[in-house]
Amino acid sequence: MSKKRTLDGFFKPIQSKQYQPSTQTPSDHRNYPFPIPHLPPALISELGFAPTAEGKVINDQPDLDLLYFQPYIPKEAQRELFRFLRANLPFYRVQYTIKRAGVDVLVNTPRYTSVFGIDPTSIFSPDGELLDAVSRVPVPKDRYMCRPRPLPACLDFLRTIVEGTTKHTYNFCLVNYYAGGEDSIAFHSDDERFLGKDPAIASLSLGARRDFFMKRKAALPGEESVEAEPFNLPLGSGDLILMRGPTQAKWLHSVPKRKGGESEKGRINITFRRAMAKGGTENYYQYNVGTGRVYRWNEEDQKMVPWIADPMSSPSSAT
Ligand SMILES: O=C(O)CCC(=O)C(=O)O
Ligand SMILES: [Fe+2]
Repeated sequence: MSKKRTLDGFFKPIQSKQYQPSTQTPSDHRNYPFPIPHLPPALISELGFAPTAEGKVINDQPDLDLLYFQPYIPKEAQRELFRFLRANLPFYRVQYTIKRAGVDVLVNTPRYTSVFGIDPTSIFSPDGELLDAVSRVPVPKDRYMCRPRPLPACLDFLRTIVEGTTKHTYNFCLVNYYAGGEDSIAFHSDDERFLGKDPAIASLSLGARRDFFMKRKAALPGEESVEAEPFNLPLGSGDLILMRGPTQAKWLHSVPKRKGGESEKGRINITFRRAMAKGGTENYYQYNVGTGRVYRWNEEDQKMVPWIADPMSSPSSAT
């Protein structure tokens, strides 16, 4: 039998030569606006009990394959984890332009977003420098237009437990914060080419319960239309849903706007994904970090406020 080297194996980084977020000191990196602390030890031990229950397979409709943990995060940890992540992660309110009928239209992303991770063509060195995954030399300045950054320890820990449960591996962590019922995500599928065929996407919800609608994509011209019922999974704090198999290719999902009620308490959604190519890095940073200002949760005002760098603290030399 010939020893076939898969593309994945080729890019597989050598564990010991890579950036490992410290669990002792706050995670820091030149592309973080501020250091991000690690989860408190008590919370880490509570999270050790995840998943709280067995996942329920939802595959009773054509090309739908979900694994639903309701909840995944133990009750005692849900609130603290939500508050910790809301308080300690940098968020963005991304604007971008799209062409509609030949005209540039400005789009305001209707929620706070953030992203961490890198595609497998590059790795972070132990001190946070971006290296080519194969040659191990620093990547040319023009490889990325964006400024990639590694997962901080708090998100890397969640990635590890979610990987253990879902049996898939992830190299990106996207974070959404829905501050209230006006914040939303429109119907879409996460089916970009850089994710490869039938990507597995693990989605963890914390905070306010929000409706998560799913509906089958319309048949393409020439394609036979398939009967499928749209449905709603009202995702509560601590719930984990794994979308896998043909789900992204054939179904759309959304979190619609809502009036008042629980939505106003805020909701965090974290998705873990595996991008296979450089285009994934570019796309994720463009749409989840962008070029605008940074926001950080203000406990006193109970809202996200533009973050202003402390002029007394020199630019972080640690990575
Ligand atoms: O907030 C959610 O539950 C869904 C988020 C989502 O679909 C996405 O980030 O692609
Ligand atoms: Fe999505």
